[in-house]
Formats: sequence, structure tokens, C-alpha cells
Amino acid sequence: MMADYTVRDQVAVIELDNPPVNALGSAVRAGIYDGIRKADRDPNIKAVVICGKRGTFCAGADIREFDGGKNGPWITDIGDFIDNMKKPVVAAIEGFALGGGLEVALFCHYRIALKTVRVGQPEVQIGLLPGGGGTIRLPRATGLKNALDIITTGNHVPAEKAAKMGIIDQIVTGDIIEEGIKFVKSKCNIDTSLVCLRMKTVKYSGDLDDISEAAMTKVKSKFKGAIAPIVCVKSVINSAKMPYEKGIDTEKEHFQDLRHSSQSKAMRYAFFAERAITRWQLPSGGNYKTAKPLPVKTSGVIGAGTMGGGIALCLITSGIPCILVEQNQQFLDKGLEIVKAQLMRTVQLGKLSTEQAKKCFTMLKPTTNIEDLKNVDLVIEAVYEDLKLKREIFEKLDRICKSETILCTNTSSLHIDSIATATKRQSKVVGTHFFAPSYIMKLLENIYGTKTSAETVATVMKLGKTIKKVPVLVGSCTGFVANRMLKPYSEEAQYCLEEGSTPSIVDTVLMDFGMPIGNFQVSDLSGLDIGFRIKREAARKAGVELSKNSRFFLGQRNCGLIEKLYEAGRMGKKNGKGWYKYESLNGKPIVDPEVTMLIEEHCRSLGIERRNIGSQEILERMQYAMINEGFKILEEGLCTMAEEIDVIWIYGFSWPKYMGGPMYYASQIGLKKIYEKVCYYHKTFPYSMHWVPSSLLAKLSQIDLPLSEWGDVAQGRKLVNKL
Ligand SMILES: CCCCCC/C=C/CC(=O)SCCNC(=O)CCNC(=O)[C@H](O)C(C)(C)COP(=O)(O)OP(=O)(O)OC[C@H]1O[C@@H](n2cnc3c(N)ncnc32)[C@H](O)[C@@H]1OP(=O)(O)O
Repeated sequence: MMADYTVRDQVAVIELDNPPVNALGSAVRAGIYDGIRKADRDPNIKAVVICGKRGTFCAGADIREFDGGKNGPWITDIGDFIDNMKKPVVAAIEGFALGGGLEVALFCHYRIALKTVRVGQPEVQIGLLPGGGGTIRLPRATGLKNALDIITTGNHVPAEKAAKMGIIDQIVTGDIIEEGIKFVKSKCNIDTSLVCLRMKTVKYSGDLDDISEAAMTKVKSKFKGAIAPIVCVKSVINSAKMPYEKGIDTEKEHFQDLRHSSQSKAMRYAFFAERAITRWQLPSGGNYKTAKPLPVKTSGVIGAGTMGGGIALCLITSGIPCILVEQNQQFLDKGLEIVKAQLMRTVQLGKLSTEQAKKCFTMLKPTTNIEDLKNVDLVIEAVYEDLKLKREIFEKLDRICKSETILCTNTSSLHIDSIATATKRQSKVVGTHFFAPSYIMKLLENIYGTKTSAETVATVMKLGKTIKKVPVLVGSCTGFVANRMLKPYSEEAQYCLEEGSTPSIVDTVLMDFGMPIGNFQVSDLSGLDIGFRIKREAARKAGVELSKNSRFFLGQRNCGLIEKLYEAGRMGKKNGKGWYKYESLNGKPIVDPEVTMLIEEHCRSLGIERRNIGSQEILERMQYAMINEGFKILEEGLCTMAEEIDVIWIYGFSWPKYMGGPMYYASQIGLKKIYEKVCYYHKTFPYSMHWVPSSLLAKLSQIDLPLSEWGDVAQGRKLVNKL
């Protein structure tokens, strides 16, 4: 049994024991169930303590079991039994009580916790609802409003807040089991039915239908396209509408429906993908197990623009002092204003108190003197994308900084070696690519160069976690993984415009799929000048002219629309005109007939016949071109597993988690179909390099291998005999 049963001072102590997080697998559930029945039967036992081993209570149901059909008692059987017990049962919580873990605690008559504990019902984040009575019992403990909030967001609640909400009865210090025993013995003379949550009514104020409608509207707009939050609201409302038993039965039905839904399967995949990518390895052999990160106690950021300011903010709000360097006082002052405004916003959102924000700000040391960086542990360069400038900065940093300092570049496209070779410490140079807005977006694409050491990689992977990002390690190539895959995706979007579509049609198709924002809206946000400059730089490097009126550029299909919009003074949202027009800086995109005319004129002048392009074709062309690129990336060893690509898209480009990421999506469609379509488009559009089929995709399309093994095939770790 995966729950230890011992007796101390006439109290039965049931300790959950399932490493690493005491997940409630079927054996654990059986262990708890047997334990409470044994304690109830034994006349020498006066009370029960339920707690967990290894410093944590329980992280919920064993998510891996949801795909199989493991049996064991249903979790609410435990609750039903405790509800009828005369002997008091206390949950003694340390670490986490999450999901089914909190539900077990809510079955108990009492809950005590250490101050450091976090509780929550995070099921919604894996496309589920709390299926062990959580939607019915939590509202009885804390009221409808709090329960709706906790269950629909999945956010963790710190112990003291949970105590104020009525979820925890007492905060304790010291040994949790000793405290549990002391606490529960003091309750032996109290009638358990008086404290049993089943017997309580659900508190709320106002009209239930109004509460339900408001909660539905909120989750539908906040979690667009996701089913689980809607079902969570329904079930929590049932707690106030239905008798306890009916509420529980309905909850169980909802749980089973969600458990088998494609959305939950994709989100469970994403949960484990996020953990798999922490097991990084370098081609040279260094890996997450062997490499030790260096401490980062002080940091520096060069460039106080929107990106650099946001990066500095990530550092100081995570407790890492940061020296922010700009070339002159005017730019520095502007950067500081950006940091201050973002900090204020964080306070307004309730994420930091005014005091905390003030304290953070004192950790920022603005300067115009790069020499001030000499003693910091790590520097992140975030100046604009100019190789010459970056090399100059790295050469200077190499001279100024102590020998241990790690030098990071926030380049979004340049090869790491092309910057690292400006220094005599190539093993300490690494890419740390943040995504705009850098304070908000969770992805941190860490890029190793040929000579980057495992220690340096370990340091930036750890730093990523410390500053609350999701760090993914990738190899170096133009655009790295994220932007390299984005290129065919947005090129296909532009080709669709030339062939007959419009920015708003393309964007609507993407948003209907589940993307929070369309391709052309993103382009307007980043600024059309960025796209234009990238193309101009590519032309300059190749020693050719950039021509907006040519259908070919560097031997490839070309769409000159960006150049035409740029020349028409359309810079994007920042000047109110891009692919759309905007009435204000915070305004919504409005279809602009001028852009439609410009596109039509572009087609006329180049003799391109426009046609109706269906939404399926738009989606397929954008996604399959990008997926094909993903397979090439795996094939080239720039990623070691397909999961890395999915996490990059989820956290860098807000790919809907309930669709698992583009590689997972491909696995659901079937690689055979994807490969056939890629071949078809390659034939149809022979001048687009991105349609040349990936040989890995070709290989995998012939066999049926789980996504978790695609990287192994690419790297030759798994040999496929059939081929
Ligand atoms: C048929 C079943 C009937 C049950 C009916 C009741 C239904 C209840 C629904 C649920 O309870 S669903 C689960 C709800 N709980 C969660 O979503 C919590 C998930 N875990 C986390 O958020 C985090 O892991 C943590 C607990 C906050 C700890 O974070 P930390 O960063 O410290 O460690 P990780 O790297 O995330 O995790 C360590 C290790 O543990 C694995 N793991 C964590 N939680 C679970 C879990 N609930 N089930 C299975 N495995 C879990 C995680 O995958 C890591 O292992 P890996 O090998 O590195 O992947």
C-alpha cells in the first residue's frame, strides 16, 4: 500500500507515500481508504491524522493514470466514509495540497497547515475539473465566489490566505505530524457532524443565475475556446443548486467526459512536455544531471529599450539586482520610465504590493557607464539586431567583466558563434532570447554556441526558472527554433493575401483555431519596420537588391507587400497604420480599405490572379509549412525532442495548450496526411523552400511512433528497421 499506517498516542497516522509528489494513484487511494477503515474499527484509536511523506501532502491524482483504466476506490468513497466517522480526522499539510490532494484534505473534518503551504485546484490547467468532490466541497468551505475563482483559474493559494478563506483551520509551526496529533486530540469531544463539509450550506450573495452568467462570461473571454473552465463553472454552481449527493454524481460525470476529451489529453501532454524539456543535453555530452549552475547574485542588462527594460524587470522582481546600461542619459531615462510603468501595472494587477514594487526598483541601478558591469555574475545584451554593434559590445564586456561572468545575448536571429567569437570566453557566451513583451511572455529560448559550456547552459536554464520563465535549450541557426518556424508560417500568410485573401480573413481563421491573436495583428504589434529591416538585411548580406515588385527573391518566392506597406508609411500599431488601422494605441484593429486596395493593386501589377481561399487551406498552409520546418529542426539536432518545439510555441507564440503544440497537433492529424500535403504544396509552390519535405517527416510518416520517440529517431538513438 502506498500509504503508511502507524499509531502514535492512540492516533492513527496515515502517511501518503508515492514519490516524488505523493500523487493519488490507485494504490494510494486504496491505502488511505484501508487506513481510515482500520482506524475506525480499532477501539484503541481515538482520532486520525492524514499527512504526506517527503515534506509534501499531495499533488493530486496521478495524471499518468488518466490515460489508462487503473481501478482502486473512487476518491469520493474516502470522503463518504470519513463523513460518517465519529472519530475526528485532520489533514496535516506541508508542501502542497493540490487537486485530489486538496480534495482529500476537504474530506477531513479539519485541516491544519504550515505557513509555507500552497493549496489549489489546478485541474483546469490540464483540461479537467476537480473530480473528487472539489467543486461541491470547496464552495462549502469558502463560499461560492472564492471557489469559482480558485477552481476556474487553477491558481495556488498560500496557506495564510487559505486560512482567511476558511479552507485551512489553523496555521501551525513545527513538526506537522506532532502538530496534527496535538490538534486532533483536542477535537475528540466534538461531534464530527458539526464540522463535516457535506452538512454545510454554500454561501453566496446575489442571484445564482446572475453569478453563473457573470462567471461564464468571464471564463469564456479569458480562456477562449477551452471547455474545462466552462464545465468548472457549471459544477461549482451545482454545489449551490443541487443536494450534495446529486452535485457529486454530476461532477463525476463531467470529470469522466473531460478526462476523455481531446483538450484534456493535449493539456496533459503539455504538462509532461514542460517537464521533459528540463532534461536537456548538449551534443558535446554535458547535460542537466552532470552540469552545475553558477550562482547569479548580480546581473546587468545592456539596452534599456522595451525589451531590455522588460528583462531588467524580470530580474529585479525575482530578487536579482540589475545594473541597467544605456548609451546616453536620455535613452536611460526613457527606459526607466518603461520599467516604472510596468511595475505600476504589476501593482495595479495585485501581483506586487506598492512596498514590494518600491523595493524592487531599488534593485535597479541605471548607468551610462558600461564599466559598472565589471563585477556582475551575468550580463544580458539587449540592443538592436546589428551584428557589428553586438560584437563591439561583447568584445568590450570580455575586457571589462570578471572572468567568471556569463555573457548572454538576446539576439533573435544571429548565430551565437558570430557574437561569441568577439570574446576570449566563448564557453561563457550563450543566447537568452526573450519574447515580446519580455516581462510577460513566459518563453526563454536559450541557445548554445559551438563552445558554450554545460555549466553556462545550466546557469541560464536555472536563471530562466528563477525569473519564472519556461527555459528551453536549442541549438544555433538563423532565427533559432521559434523565429525559424515562424518564418514559413507568416510567409504563407502573406502568400495567401497575394492569392486572394485579406489580413482579417487570415487572422480570423487563426483565432477560430484558438490562437489568441492573428498573424497580421502580431506583425502590427511588432512593427512592420522590423519585418522590412530583416528582409533588407538579408538582401544586403546576399549582395542583391530588395525589390517589392519581384515575385522572386534569392531564388525563392517573394511577396513584396511588407515593403509596399512600409513605403506607404504603415509601421504598424505604433503609428496607427499597418495591416490594419487603429484609432488609438490601445485600439482594436480595424479593416482598412486602403490596405485592401494596396493588396489588389499589388496583384494587378504583378499579374497575380486572385481567387477564393478557404479557411482550411489557409490553416493548412500556415501550419503544415511550419510543422515541416519543425521536423527539419529535429532532423538537424537543433532540438533533441519534439516536446521542445511544442513548449516553444505554447509559451512563445501562445499556441493554445488545449491543442498541445504544433508537433502534438501533427501527431493527432497523422504524419502520413501531413507528409502528403507537404508534398502536394511542394509540387504546387516549387519556389518556396519551406515546402521541401523534411526527410525525417518522410521517414516517420511511414511508421507509427509516439511523438516522444521522434527526437530519438532523428538523433539515431532509435533505429527504425523498417526503413
Ligand atoms: C482515476 C483517478 C480518480 C481521481 C479523481 C480525482 C481527480 C482529481 C484530479 C486531479 O487531482 S488532477 C491533478 C491535479 N494536480 C496538479 O495538476 C498538480 C500537478 N503538479 C504540479 O503542479 C507540480 O508538479 C507541483 C506539485 C507544483 C511541483 O512542482 P515542482 O516544480 O516542484 O516539480 P515538477 O517538476 O513539476 O514535478 C516533479 C515530478 O512530479 C511529477 N508530478 C507532479 N505532479 C504530478 C501528478 N499529479 N501526477 C503525476 N506526476 C506528477 C512531475 O511530472 C515531475 O516528474 P517528471 O518525471 O519530471 O515528469
